[in-house]
Amino acid sequence: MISLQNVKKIFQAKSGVVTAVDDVNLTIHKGEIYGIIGYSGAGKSTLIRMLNGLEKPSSGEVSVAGRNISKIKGRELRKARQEISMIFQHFNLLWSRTVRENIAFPLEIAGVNKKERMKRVDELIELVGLTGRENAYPSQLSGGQKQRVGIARALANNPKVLLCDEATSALDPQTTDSILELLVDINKRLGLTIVLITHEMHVIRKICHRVSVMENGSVVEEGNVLDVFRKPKQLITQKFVKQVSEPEEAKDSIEHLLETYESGKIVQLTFVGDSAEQPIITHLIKRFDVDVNILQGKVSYTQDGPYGTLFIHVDGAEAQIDSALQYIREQQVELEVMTNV
Ligand SMILES: Nc1ncnc2c1ncn2[C@@H]1O[C@H](COP(=O)(O)OP(=O)(O)OP(=O)(O)O)[C@@H](O)[C@H]1O
Repeated sequence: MISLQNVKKIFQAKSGVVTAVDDVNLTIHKGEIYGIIGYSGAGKSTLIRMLNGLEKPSSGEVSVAGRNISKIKGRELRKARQEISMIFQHFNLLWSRTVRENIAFPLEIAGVNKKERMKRVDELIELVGLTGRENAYPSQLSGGQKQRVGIARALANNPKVLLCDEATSALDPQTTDSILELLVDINKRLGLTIVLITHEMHVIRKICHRVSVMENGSVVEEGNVLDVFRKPKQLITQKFVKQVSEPEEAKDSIEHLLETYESGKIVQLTFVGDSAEQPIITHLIKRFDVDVNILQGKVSYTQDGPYGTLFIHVDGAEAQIDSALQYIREQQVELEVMTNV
């Protein structure tokens, strides 16, 4: 559905030449929710803007839904943009128009007649859960409702691709989750391909099938979300994964626990997919002569299954502890011994 080949974007800034996107190669499949994560300045916005022709690559090719976006112009580009719509962090709504009028706007531009327009707007209002708010103005809506209008407007002309530019960054965590759920729902119902950029791993974890990590204009890591969570290779990816996998207070309390326990071992277990749902701790206690103390844990859910970390303290005779840890490793659970105490 989307392919980027050797895509580079160079800006001539006052301070000199900036390579915002540096030789990026990507393939995004039809019906996929694809995430691009990176810190501010990594090149995400520039990359996503090249997907709908708002920026032209300095070199390389961008192809979306069978069209070479980097080459087309004028009417052809405008037509392509109807198939590649976008939602934004600050919603970009028309403040003097009601919900209904905002959603109708792209249909007016596309020349859809009034009767069909009204019918389509009604469908969209229902799809995004705004029934009852049709005649409100954006200033009368909550952040989440404003983004729902943004989504309805973006879907008006039945696009093939929806681009999301930090679409939940201005929302509180609960509203973020409800918008992410709406995006998953739309992806499933309409088979829409969704590409999103974000600096929050929570967003990737919650809805994406695959992810690219960007740093200094380059894609430094790519893969299925669950695989990236299981074995993040780059330091930057490890930092992003920690945002969602480790309990926030983990570091402090592990230091405290290391002082508390005078024997045994503290280990961090990382469960991915099916292994997150097995009663490994129960098996451990039954099979080995060890005491197991659960210290902290957190399970998160991705589109491809659960992912979790658990800190435990295992105590007993050394040989028993070693056998128990060996058993855990054999269950396809990643294991890291925090220290020997
Ligand atoms: N029009 C422009 N002219 C000059 N430099 C630019 C332009 N647009 C982006 N850049 C530079 O390109 C680099 C990548 O910017 P970009 O906005 O794509 O990153 P980002 O990952 O989206 O970060 P943010 O989330 O802060 O927007 C930055 O160094 C930025 O200053």
